[in-house]
Amino acid sequence: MSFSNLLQDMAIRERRQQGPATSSISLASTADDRSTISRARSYASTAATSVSISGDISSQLHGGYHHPLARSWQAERQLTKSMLIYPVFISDLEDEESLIPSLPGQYRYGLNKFIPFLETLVRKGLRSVMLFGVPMAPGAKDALGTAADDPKGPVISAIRLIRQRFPSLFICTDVCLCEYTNHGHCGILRDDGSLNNQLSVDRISDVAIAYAQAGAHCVAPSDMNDGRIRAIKLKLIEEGMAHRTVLMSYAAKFSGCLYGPFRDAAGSVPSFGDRKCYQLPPGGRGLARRAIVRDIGEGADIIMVKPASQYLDIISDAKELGKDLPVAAYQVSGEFAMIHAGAKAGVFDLKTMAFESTEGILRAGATIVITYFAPEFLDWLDN
Ligand SMILES: NCC(=O)CCC(=O)O
Ligand SMILES: [Zn+2]
Ligand SMILES: [Zn+2]
Repeated sequence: MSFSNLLQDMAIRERRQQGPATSSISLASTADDRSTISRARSYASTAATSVSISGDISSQLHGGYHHPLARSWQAERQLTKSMLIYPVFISDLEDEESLIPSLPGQYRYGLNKFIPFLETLVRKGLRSVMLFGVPMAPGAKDALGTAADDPKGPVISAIRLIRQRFPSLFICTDVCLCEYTNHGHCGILRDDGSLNNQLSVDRISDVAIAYAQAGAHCVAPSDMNDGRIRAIKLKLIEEGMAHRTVLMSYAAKFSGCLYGPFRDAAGSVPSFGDRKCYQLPPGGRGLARRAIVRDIGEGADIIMVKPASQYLDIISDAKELGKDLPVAAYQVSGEFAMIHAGAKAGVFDLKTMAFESTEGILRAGATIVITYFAPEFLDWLDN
């Protein structure tokens, strides 16, 4: 019997108040054993006491988080301004400034209005935006989503202007066709209304290249067509832009009812059917894991999970599967609207809930948060 086993054994007996562990002595046959036992016996009363104290020691947790600073130390990671990406809606009408009713406090901006708005945020420490183009001019949409990479269209014009005016701002571009197609789906359709994957991937990778060429730092395809990450990566390499362009994959984008306000904002409600055959089914954890592994293999630089709070297990899966990649989480329009609605109904305080939801997202494994709360967080993080 080893010294530590013996000690443990004796301590247990002592605690049971069965007196000294005499029976162990009978196990000792050599002189060595006997000396071990005598050392053990003299230590036994101390050991027994320390076992009973250690029960009390481990029950004391409050001391570790009594002070606000000590509380902050309990988090593996804390929200900082550089983790935030702010999604913004850019209209093709230059002077547009219209409140999006279902997305509290968010506007569709034409470039003339957007730049002054952005200036305030950059001054407060905003580091990154995600651009969504909103073609509002009549006749702007067609079956191929031609407006998506129109050199005079909202996204490409915004990229050029932002690069000029705010050179330190990191520009992400959502790459999809749904805002630009007259049918509102995320690609090019076959006659039967299903997505033609190959044509869609060709078209979407062209759009990504056009955004990167205009100066976007990051292209983020959200269309969910199979093989688009590989196609975009190959074209970026071919065009000599792979070394300076982050490829962020909406790897695990789930279909569901949380995108409603976004579709109001971007005018991208499908004119028929839904997106259930290309976005992931909400229960499909295994499918999400396969999509994450696939997109890492196809050359994604960042994995995104979307929506965020309803899919924390997927964020944690993404962190596990893509140990060496940053994980981004998109707190989508429906999550944002829900938090606002809850606060308005007096269920909770808006700021407290905004932080709590974000803390959950970070705890699950994300280090990048795409959120409509970004402007508020810039203020809140200063206080
Ligand atoms: N590609 C972006 C979306 O599909 C929706 C995001 C949102 O609901 O905020
Ligand atoms: Zn889309
Ligand atoms: Zn989308």
